[in-house]
Amino acid sequence: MSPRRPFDESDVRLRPNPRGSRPRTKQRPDHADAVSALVTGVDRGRYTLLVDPDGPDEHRAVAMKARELGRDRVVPGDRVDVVGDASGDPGSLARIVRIDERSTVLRRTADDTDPVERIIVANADQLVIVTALADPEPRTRMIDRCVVAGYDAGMDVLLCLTKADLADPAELIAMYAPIGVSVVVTRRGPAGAVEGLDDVRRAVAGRVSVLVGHSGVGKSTLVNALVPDAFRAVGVVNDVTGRGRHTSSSAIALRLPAIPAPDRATAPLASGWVIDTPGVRSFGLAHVQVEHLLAPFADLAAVARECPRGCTHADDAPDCALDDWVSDAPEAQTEAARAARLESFRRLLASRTGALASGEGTERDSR
Ligand SMILES: Nc1nc2c(ncn2[C@@H]2O[C@H](COP(=O)(O)OP(=O)(O)OP(=O)(O)O)[C@@H](O)[C@H]2O)c(=O)[nH]1
Ligand SMILES: [Zn+2]
Repeated sequence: MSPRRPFDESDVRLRPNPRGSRPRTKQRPDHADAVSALVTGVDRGRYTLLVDPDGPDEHRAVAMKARELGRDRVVPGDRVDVVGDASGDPGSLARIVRIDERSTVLRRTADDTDPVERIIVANADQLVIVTALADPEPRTRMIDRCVVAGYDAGMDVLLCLTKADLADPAELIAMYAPIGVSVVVTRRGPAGAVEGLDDVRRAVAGRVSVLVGHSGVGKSTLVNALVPDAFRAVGVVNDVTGRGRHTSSSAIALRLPAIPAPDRATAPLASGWVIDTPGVRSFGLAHVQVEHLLAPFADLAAVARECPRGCTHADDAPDCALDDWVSDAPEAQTEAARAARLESFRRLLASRTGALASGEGTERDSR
């Protein structure tokens, strides 16, 4: 039932675009001398790149967008082709001439200042929703909306519950585990260190994970623990505190350290990436298609094939086959389980609507 599957090297690049449209690679002048790179950050029209990622010539460089890309956005996680001076030497500036086709895109919500749902991260395969169990209180409506955004984008969803030293995670685990969301829990231990990190490390190993979470939930604490020295490595350190923290409001991709193989004799396991999204608190759901939401619920998706054409599968949908599936259950116990499952799905379905009225749809985004 869970959309999770094992990761392999080709996964991120070769997975078909779940949105089934918008191939991003357009016919462009042939740049035979182009090199490939991964976009790790964007700041005021300057793109930080990892050229030849995982290859023999891997190094950092800075680039601008070539004029020929026009208004196409380039975002962290994008695989791009660059020409010009991609040496990364001080003062060098390469040019991004092509954006590879994206396996997934995550969009932030539209808001009053910008009515467009802009892409903020590309090619991530897992959305990590960081939520504190207390201080601040968890908001399940917000979590639901993030789950919807992740599923719609074709990503697996991991819920990371922090501050379990302050409140019991049982209720939230019970709420999200049945809808295919993996859950990990962290807490502050008696000595002050964060506990539970090994579970988080395993859950993000070898994958490209986008981290989202409201201010104060402990996301920075988590990122700093997962990627020691991450912010120093990308050159963003708070001058005053010296702590790793970046103030830019756009997303930034950080490479995870490789984790040793369980037997410690073979090569370390694939490291993976986490993409932090400071200031992004809500996602554009206006474009979400019901089929994308239904897909992670394989049992429901099979039943829904019997629905009338154009069925919304919502509470008030006439003749929705999902309602029959519940009432036709052979036993009371099965009926209760099916009802709970349908209710979870409909809860997600409903969370798409009323987004802007809820007041949750504000966040900042730098171009
Ligand atoms: N009790 C408890 N406190 C924690 C835990 N994790 C983080 N904190 C504290 O929660 C506060 C917020 O943590 P941050 O990591 O700064 O949170 P953030 O989500 O990055 O929020 P911003 O820094 O505002 O973006 C800090 O005071 C942390 O020390 C935890 O597991 N338990
Ligand atoms: Zn239906």
